[in-house]
Amino acid sequence: MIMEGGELPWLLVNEIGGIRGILHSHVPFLKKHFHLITMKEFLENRKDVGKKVQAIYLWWHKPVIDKELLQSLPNLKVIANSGVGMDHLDLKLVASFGVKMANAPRAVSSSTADTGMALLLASARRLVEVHNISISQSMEYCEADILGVKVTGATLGIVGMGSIGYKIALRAKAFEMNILYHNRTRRKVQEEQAVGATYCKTIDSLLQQADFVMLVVSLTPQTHKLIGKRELELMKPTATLINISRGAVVDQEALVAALQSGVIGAAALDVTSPEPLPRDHPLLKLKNVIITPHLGIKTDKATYMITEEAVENILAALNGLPLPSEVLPS
Ligand SMILES: O=C(O)C(=O)CO
Repeated sequence: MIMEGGELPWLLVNEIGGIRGILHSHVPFLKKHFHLITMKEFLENRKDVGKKVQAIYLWWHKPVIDKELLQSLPNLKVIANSGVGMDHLDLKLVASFGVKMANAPRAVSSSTADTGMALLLASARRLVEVHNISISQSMEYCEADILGVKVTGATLGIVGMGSIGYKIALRAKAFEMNILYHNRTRRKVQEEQAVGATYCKTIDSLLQQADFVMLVVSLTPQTHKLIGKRELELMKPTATLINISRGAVVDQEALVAALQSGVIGAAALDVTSPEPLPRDHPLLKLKNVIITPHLGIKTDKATYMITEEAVENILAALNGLPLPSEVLPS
């Protein structure tokens, strides 16, 4: 889209390259469609630049969108997010400025489902611990040090059966797992049958039966601390909790206590609160815990697809067309 005077629309991004900056490899593609402006450049000349910005590309929650920023961007039309979760945005505030919002569900689901399965397998087969044994000088271990949990035939409970949850079920089916799920709305029977998943009306019955519980819900006021002391106590003492959703879906203090006292067997966490955890956090000291730094979708292809999806949404908004993945405040 070319604006009046032959200028490309201005797109605000956090930074390029470094931590929380959009990847260098995406820049040529973005530059085909937009004039890119970084937060640093914007802050240096807020008054002149602010009027020109029509879109923001939020890369891993940055820049932070607050009232002050929105007030300095009078021509802002759209904010595109580089993921599916929108819990870092005040949707009502953004909408009150007449700004549209979009996320990137198509790009996200497969790679995030892969992350969930990678954590499940790594935790079950104690990959981090055995890697450390393998690289230690002595290579001495007893069988108990490397004995894992059998995944084939085990019961997986998926909490949140949106597109990521469903892709996890597809993968788990290939591992011959017994699949349970809990979701606000039940999936169609054909969809359940296609992956061999059984609906649990209550989360409690899922927690009681599962060997692996995978959290895939969005963070909302309803899912905040969805898993607390009571829920952990419902789980089997041998069960593993896998969280690829958001740290705040779990009561982290209750989780530490449950892992320390053997209320549950293990945890594999791609998300924590905060991220990263402070160096002295008890979760970092437990042998039965694996932590990854919000890997989520982070694969070469998926991150690029996210940028493509963001561009599609931004161009639609700037052309007054429906956004392919618009997110509305609830
Ligand atoms: O898409 C998201 O919001 C993610 O956090 C993926 O990890």
